[in-house]
Amino acid sequence: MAAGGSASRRAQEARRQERLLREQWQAAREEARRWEAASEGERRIAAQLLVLTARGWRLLVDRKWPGTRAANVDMLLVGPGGVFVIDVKNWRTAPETTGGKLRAGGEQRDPHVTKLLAVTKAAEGAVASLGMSPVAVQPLMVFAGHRLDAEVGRVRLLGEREVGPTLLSERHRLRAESVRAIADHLDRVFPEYEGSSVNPSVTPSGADPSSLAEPGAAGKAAAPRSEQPDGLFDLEGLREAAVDAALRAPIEQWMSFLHPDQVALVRRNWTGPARISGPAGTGKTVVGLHRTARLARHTTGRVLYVTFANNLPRVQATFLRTMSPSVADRVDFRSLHSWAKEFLQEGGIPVRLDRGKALTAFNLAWKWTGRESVLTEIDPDHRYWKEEIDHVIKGRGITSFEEYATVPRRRRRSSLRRVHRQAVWRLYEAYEQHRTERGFHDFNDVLSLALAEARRRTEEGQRPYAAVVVDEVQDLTLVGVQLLHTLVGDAPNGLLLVGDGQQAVYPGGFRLSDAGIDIRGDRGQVLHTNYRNRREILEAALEVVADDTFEDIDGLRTPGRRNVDLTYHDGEVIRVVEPTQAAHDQALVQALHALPPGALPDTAVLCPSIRAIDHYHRLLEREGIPVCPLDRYDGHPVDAVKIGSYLRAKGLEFKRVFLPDHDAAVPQAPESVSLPGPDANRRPSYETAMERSELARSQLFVAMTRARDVLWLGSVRHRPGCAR
Ligand SMILES: Nc1ncnc2c1ncn2[C@@H]1O[C@H](COP(=O)(O)OP(=O)(O)OP(=O)(O)O)[C@@H](O)[C@H]1O
Repeated sequence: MAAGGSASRRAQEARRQERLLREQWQAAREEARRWEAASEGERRIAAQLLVLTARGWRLLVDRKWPGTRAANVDMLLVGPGGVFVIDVKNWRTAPETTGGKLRAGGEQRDPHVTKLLAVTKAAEGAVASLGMSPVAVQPLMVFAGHRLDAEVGRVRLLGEREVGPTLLSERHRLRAESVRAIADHLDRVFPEYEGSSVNPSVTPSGADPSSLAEPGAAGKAAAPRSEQPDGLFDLEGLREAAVDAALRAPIEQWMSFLHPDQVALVRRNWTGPARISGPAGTGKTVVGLHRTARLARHTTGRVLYVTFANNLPRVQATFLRTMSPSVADRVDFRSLHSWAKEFLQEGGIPVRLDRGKALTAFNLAWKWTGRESVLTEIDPDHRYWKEEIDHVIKGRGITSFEEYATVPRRRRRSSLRRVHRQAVWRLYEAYEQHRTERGFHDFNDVLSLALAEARRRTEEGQRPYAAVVVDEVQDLTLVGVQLLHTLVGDAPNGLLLVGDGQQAVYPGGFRLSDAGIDIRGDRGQVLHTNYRNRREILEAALEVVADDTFEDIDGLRTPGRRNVDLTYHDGEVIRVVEPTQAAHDQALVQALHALPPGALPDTAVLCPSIRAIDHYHRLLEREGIPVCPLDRYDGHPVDAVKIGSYLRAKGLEFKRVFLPDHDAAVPQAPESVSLPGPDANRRPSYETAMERSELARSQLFVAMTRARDVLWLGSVRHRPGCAR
């Protein structure tokens, strides 16, 4: 979130920070003066890092590099901004970076980079063995006596003036407990360097036996090349960074700790397409994001991170930027359709996407060929048949009746005889005729066009991405998955599919084998430990889908009540049943008003329909409760209750979730399914009614499992049907 606050608050904070910094800086300079072996430039660097230690950072100095006989690590710095492996350089000549290489005085200095990367790898290993994601570890080279801010590969190069302000303004990734745990662990893994002649707790490396230091600088006695007046050296830069950090609203905390099994998945080399599945809250997305960061860091190409929903990529992009800012610009976070549209436009292929016209075309086709057809025996609701066209016919890229006549209609419960399929086909043809006459596209057309274009470009040898990560893959259509697969083919570490069939919230489906994707051996991984939901909340959610066996994209059927290992207990499920809508809404408002201060950013009100969202949005605004629609949420904290649909909440999580009137959209028995408008007196078949209520239960399950600590379930008693 952007720094905010009034000008006077800013000025006041600036003055406070300045006072504090003066004191911290004086103390740090005193301490750094005692580092006799260091040059003046190195002392100034040390003083800046010591200022950081007064602000929650831990500095480990002159450490032994484990696994080597005598090599050392200059500094390890652990703080809210992450873990930094620091190599301090005291070079006479200014460092330069050209063509991704480090040079100084006309000479190649790449061995220094290689050494720092190697020691960083050791630090990553140590951090990973603790169960934390290695992406939080960053190599940093700091140059005494020089000004600079550059990068060579993943190594950041900073001058002595730049290091303090840069680290101080790093976004916060680690909580205080994490900083402590990591620093303690690194302290053990990288023991004090015995050969050091200096006080290892405060002194930068003065004697590096495996030194790659510039000849002539080894004695550390070189005169400082940029004499600075003692005292308030670069206090200005530090002050600005400190003020900004103090005013910045707390960012959404993102998980840096991973279980060692998850770390293994982040780092694993897969020889072809891979898949990570597992029940809700088991860390699939976290692993997917950490792996994305790692892939971006270790490949030269771009990485595409795709989901079906529009808002999720925005949120995930923010998380990745927080977690691993240096690679963020190498990853494209996109919803599948917006990416496909851009991809076509880049290739000069015109796209005339028009949702409104598509709806009109379908309604006309239904009027001409559907409404009086045999289809109404199965389901009189035209939406069921629109889904059939969208998810089964066009979603699978079917273009001939022969193909449709025999295709397995995955996750559709109604069994269609040939005569029904013929009727569906007539409906499809009428729709397509109208669409092509009017010259517009629907969402499925965009994906089919993009698939054809991707195949064409692949044949020409064009590969725009080194890797593609797909989150919530169960929501995609077959054509969507084929498109993403085409982009990277079966390349090693190319395609990663992340998802959970139990959370499928759209009709229809596909199997990986239909898409020609072969996931074998260790390339199919299942996570089992839920790290999000408190036990009581997960129990309540599983109760809703307990009887709904589901088929995942690998074709396996799984019972609704799955075995999940739980990490948290003591959650709260609050059930509120009121006799009238007004009393129910009043109870919701009271509960929201009763939240403790600061609770709004972690609270969501989720609804099954647009109409319900509008209703509760207005209600909350009337009651003076700040509201942020999920459509606009981008992963930065906002001091408002989030509001949105069950579908928009996919992949997200909140400490408290309120589901007003939660059972109204979930008919208990198929007989109680009622259709809207003129079809109100006509009943769908048992199978399609079952399918509908199953889908509604899946959606409710997704909404319930967004809650970490508190789940509020509101009901109005007079309504027909209720959730389990
Ligand atoms: N090893 C871990 N230790 C502690 N918390 C973890 C761990 N792994 C994941 N988490 C946390 O668990 C929560 C759920 O993770 P995530 O959103 O990645 O799960 P998911 O499987 O993608 O969920 P869903 O399918 O329901 O969207 C997040 O808050 C995440 O930070």
